[in-house]
Amino acid sequence: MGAFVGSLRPEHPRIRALASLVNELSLSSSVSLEGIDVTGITMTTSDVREGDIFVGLPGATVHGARFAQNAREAGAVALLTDDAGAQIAGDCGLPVITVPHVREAMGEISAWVYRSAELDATVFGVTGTNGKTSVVYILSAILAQLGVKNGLSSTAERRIGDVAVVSGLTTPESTELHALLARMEENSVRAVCLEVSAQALSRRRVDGIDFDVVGFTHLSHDHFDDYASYEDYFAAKAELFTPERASRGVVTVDDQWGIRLAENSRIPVATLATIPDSVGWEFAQWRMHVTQETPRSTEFTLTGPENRKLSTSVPLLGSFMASNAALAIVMLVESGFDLDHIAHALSATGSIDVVVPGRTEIVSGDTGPVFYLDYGHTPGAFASLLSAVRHVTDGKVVFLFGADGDRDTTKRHAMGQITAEGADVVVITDYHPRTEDPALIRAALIAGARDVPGGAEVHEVADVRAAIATAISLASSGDAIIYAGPGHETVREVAGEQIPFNFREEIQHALREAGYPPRGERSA
Ligand SMILES: CC(=O)N[C@H]1[C@@H](OP(=O)(O)OP(=O)(O)OC[C@H]2O[C@@H](n3ccc(=O)[nH]c3=O)[C@H](O)[C@@H]2O)O[C@H](CO)[C@@H](O)[C@@H]1O[C@H](C)C(=O)N[C@@H](C)C(=O)N[C@H](CCC(=O)O)C(=O)O
Ligand SMILES: Nc1ncnc2c1ncn2[C@@H]1O[C@H](COP(=O)(O)OP(=O)(O)OP(=O)(O)O)[C@@H](O)[C@H]1O
Repeated sequence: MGAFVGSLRPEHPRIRALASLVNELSLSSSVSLEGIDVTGITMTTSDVREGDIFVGLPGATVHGARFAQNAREAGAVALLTDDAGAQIAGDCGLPVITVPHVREAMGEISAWVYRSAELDATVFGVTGTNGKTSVVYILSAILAQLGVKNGLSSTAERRIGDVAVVSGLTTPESTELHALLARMEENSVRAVCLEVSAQALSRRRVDGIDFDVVGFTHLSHDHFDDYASYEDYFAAKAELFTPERASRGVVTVDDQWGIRLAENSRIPVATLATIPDSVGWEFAQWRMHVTQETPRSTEFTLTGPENRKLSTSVPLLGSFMASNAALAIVMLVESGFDLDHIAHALSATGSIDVVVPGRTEIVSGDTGPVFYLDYGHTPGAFASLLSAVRHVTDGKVVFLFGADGDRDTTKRHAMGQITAEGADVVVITDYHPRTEDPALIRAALIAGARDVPGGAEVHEVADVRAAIATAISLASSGDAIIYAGPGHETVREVAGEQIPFNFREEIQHALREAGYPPRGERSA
């Protein structure tokens, strides 16, 4: 079944008495709540269903309580808000439950509404600058190979079996997340794999969830629009590794941040090193060696305590994907799966059967340059991607990219610089300018690229379609093209508009036009 945009809620929501919520959580309400039944909770008017609590949240642009009346008309039975929200909502016709801080209360209340404490599945959470989506998909794939029914929530989609919805945020707001967990419980899911962003921790989106095992990939430059420093960004992620949120953790200790996290964690953690001779190599309990890299797969051996070993491969390019796979395997071991049992499950195909949409995905077919579509949008992701592609490419490497508007502007110079250092040809184009002037975004990237003496040849092509065609025209058989940024995306955000733009299909079209049938198609 194809994915649609929206949220996944329980199909048969269980009724709860609103008066019990107020009693059990010691909340205060404007009127008696006797006789009012609740079946859901949401913070967005477009998502309101009959029987919902509507959460009026003070947002960055507007106070949600302003929409209380619309929510009532759509079927909401109560308003949860703060004092300011109660004033704004005025005579909205809904009983009002007030709390001092809406975000601080919303997770626990959502968990109560959807009875999340009764969830009988193992809950995995993954954080880190890059690799979260990939680890979540790999976890989900291995669990399926182990015969364990599971569900996932990632930047790309929320999925339970064949049912999927396209994600808005990487980590949903708590109202949506607890509804998703309830739907998973309804579907007898035995394991849940959740991507947890730093913003989700800072904004209390995962409150009310007891993670069984959490994993950390690494930390590098991103989101400096949200966090004042690396310290703040690290602190936000480290919060996942506390007893209030999780029982056990697995930390990749390839960088100093991982080592710090492992050393200071207040929950038991297993450590994993995936880069030989890196800072954590000697210190780690688990080590991963890459044994072979090809454009389509990476083979590796994972060695754990008592010299226990597992060798397998992941059908994705790059040693960092093997690191992600190793993290997923150690997380499974920490949750109670035996390493030999995992090895046996993977031995049927000799590989982890995973497809991660738009992460080092090869779109090209058997002729012409190899065209990789990727979601990398940080200097760190660009560096690992370039190194991985260089490793398996005899010819030249063409790197096509743009940068987000209205997001961390401080990383643009480094993005340009790293591509000019690592690629032979760089094509800079537009991406999601949002409210920014796209020419200025390109200029910042170009400035970074031009700062590299003797660096790559740089082309500026504003129009995305033209830029894809230019990148293809600059490469031939034996060469590689990396398009970093869009990954699985199917829209562009330009000046407040969401413009449909299926990047994968655009690339396929351009390859066809150049006489290179894309993957899955044959030459005429
Ligand atoms: C900074 C931030 O977290 N913003 C989130 C926040 O938006 P906001 O505070 O601006 O909300 P607002 O527009 O003022 O509206 C306030 C309230 O009124 C409600 N409302 C508003 C209008 C209306 O007609 N009806 C209605 O109900 C809104 O649903 C909201 O509850 O609440 C919105 C609803 O949940 C989120 O979509 C929005 O995320 C924005 C899109 C965002 O970009 N967030 C980023 C920073 C983020 O969280 N990113 C991370 C990391 C990604 C990564 O891994 O790289 C993520 O987890 O996605
Ligand atoms: N372990 C890793 N180390 C460095 N780079 C990585 C790693 N894993 C993935 N990447 C790069 O980062 C990109 C994004 O990967 P992925 O979507 O798995 O990360 P993410 O943390 O989920 O990011 P987002 O939350 O923005 O989706 C990949 O396309 C790849 O270029």
